[in-house]
Amino acid sequence: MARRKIVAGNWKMNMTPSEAVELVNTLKPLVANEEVDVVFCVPAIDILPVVEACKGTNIQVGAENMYYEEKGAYTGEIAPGMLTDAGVKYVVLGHSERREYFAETSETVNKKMLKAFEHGITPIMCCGETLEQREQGVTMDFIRQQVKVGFQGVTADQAKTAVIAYEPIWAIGTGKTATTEQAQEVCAGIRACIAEVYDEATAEAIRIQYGGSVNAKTAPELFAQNDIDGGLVGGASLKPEFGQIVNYK
Ligand SMILES: O=C(CO)COP(=O)(O)O
Repeated sequence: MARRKIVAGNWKMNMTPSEAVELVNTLKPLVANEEVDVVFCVPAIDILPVVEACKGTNIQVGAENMYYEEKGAYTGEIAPGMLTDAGVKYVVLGHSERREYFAETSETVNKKMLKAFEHGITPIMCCGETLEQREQGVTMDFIRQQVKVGFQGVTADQAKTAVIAYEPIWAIGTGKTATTEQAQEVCAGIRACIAEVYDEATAEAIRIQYGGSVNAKTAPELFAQNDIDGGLVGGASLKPEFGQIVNYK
């Protein structure tokens, strides 16, 4: 069975709550495509107003991060139960910006993955190499490691529902999209890694997105690749252009 495409916006640290509602109202009619899963991953403070503004639409709301404990003395963190109670269905985990600026490791990402599944939140687990790693020819080794550690202890049934976002770090926010061939090659490699860790059925079911300077021009060709099941979109998710990306066909 063909995998359903999933196009998610990652707003990053943009949009105040009132701006967020305005943006949702602008994008709502533009992303009304029932054939694609549409997700807005938004800053924590925007979650409640965005969930409210998305009621009755095809848009699902995601968080950009989450902590792996249930509750307690973790000042500044957000618990999985808080997200589900607010109406969150997805969570971005292990984005390269969190790995780089907030010391996230594949081990902490793994703890968050397990917690997300426990709470019925679908993780969008990010992975991707630096330019240096690509030039050294270690891209796939590095990504396989990120995936293997990230999925430790995750069951095959859980993994089937997960989303992996392949985001080459050198393509994020740089306007430098990976070529379709580069993106397809790594996404296929990630699927092969899932088949090795689990089985063919899990590899066939799991959805793998490409992220990194996706725009209305590059989306159609990228999303048409065998192993690319949609995109994780940064900058362009804050603009009406996101509607064209969702309606890439
Ligand atoms: O990091 C990204 C999405 O998570 C990609 O961001 P850009 O689309 O702005 O390059």
